[in-house]
Amino acid sequence: MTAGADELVVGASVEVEVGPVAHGGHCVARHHGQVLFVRHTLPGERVRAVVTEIGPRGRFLRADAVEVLEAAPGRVERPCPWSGPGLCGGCDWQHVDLTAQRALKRAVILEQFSRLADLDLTAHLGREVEVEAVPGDRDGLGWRTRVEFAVDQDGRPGLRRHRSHDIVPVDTCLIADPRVLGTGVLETIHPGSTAVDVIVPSVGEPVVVEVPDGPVPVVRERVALSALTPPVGDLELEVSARGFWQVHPGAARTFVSTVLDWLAPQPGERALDLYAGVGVFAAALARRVGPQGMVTAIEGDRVATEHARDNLAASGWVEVVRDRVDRATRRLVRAGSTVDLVVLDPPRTGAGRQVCRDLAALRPRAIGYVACDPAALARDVGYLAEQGYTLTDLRAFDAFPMTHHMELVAVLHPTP
Ligand SMILES: C[S@@+](CC[C@H](N)C(=O)[O-])C[C@H]1O[C@@H](n2cnc3c(N)ncnc32)[C@H](O)[C@@H]1O
Repeated sequence: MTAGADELVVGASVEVEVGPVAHGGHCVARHHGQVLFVRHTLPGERVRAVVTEIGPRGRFLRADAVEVLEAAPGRVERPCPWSGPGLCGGCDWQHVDLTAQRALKRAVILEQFSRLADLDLTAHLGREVEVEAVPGDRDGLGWRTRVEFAVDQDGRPGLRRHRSHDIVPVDTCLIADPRVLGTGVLETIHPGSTAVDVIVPSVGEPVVVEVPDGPVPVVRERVALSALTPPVGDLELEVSARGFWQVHPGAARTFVSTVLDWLAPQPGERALDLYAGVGVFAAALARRVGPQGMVTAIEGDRVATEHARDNLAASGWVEVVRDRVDRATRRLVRAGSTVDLVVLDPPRTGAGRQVCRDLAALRPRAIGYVACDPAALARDVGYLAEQGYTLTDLRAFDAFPMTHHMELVAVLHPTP
């Protein structure tokens, strides 16, 4: 179907010049005043795009580039046969070389900070922000230590189409750690399973969990910090096989060591670890502040809290609180508490205005913020700026190569 000049409908095909990258794994194009978010393309390309979805109130359209008329530098052959228009939705940038992928992520970060924190990040930090490879990453493939395969009605394992519940049966996943496929998960699915999770922990053997009925074991993860931060040493933590853990094998130690470097916790200090999961930041902070200090880890999930309690049991100066962060921080402020340091690692939605206000009221000398969404981080940096805290450093990591996702670590200090 070829579209008329004005009304584009789902299935319409148009030729467009592709503009800048936008947050979410697509680029912006315009057609007779309408905004299209086009996947599978690059800024500067000319493509034929097919409309896949009309956004709310028709304010924008989503589209897939199905034919490249003029390619931009950085375009490569997709290494994965399951990636592309209408196929697996797991990766956004398989058609882009790694250096160009990181440049796209950098552009997204700069744009989000400009829009949501009113901050020219380059001018503010006095340097360019680069999106760094996570140490140990080789070619952006084979890094994913946790994969959830869906199972279709015929019992075939696969991955979801973009923005869809449809399942694309696959025979490989190139971003998965090769040990994921080594479990034989794509060949043997038990009848009745709706999904199957494969977890490759850093300690012990890979684990396969059939959803909904398979047992969910506990796995162990080692965070090798000794070479990076000698006073901390390696951490080893238990985590439910389906619980939260950073999926790139180099990620946890990179983020923990970055936070420790910036916060420089001192013996005797009091620290908060918010959205603590199974307590990886709390464990590192506990070793630095020592028994004269105090660490409070706050986590909402029951299972994660139980694991955090086990992981931190040997450090009597750590308290693990199961609660929502907004409620727990409100309580601390009402009690007139103060702390020396805060680490927060919220989910994609970020911390929000009230939590940021309460963090500032606790008067920490530094805040370490670990974020998986540059938009939420930028917004919260804006809220913290209103409360007298300034962004003093930021690093961005390509913890999810081939996808549009990334991880950022930021540090804020009281505004002088
Ligand atoms: C991105 S994970 C970080 C976990 C941990 N810091 C780590 O690095 O392994 C976010 C955690 O926040 C928890 N969480 C989400 N919303 C929460 C809330 N409102 N209050 C408390 N915990 C929350 C989730 O259960 C999850 O464990």
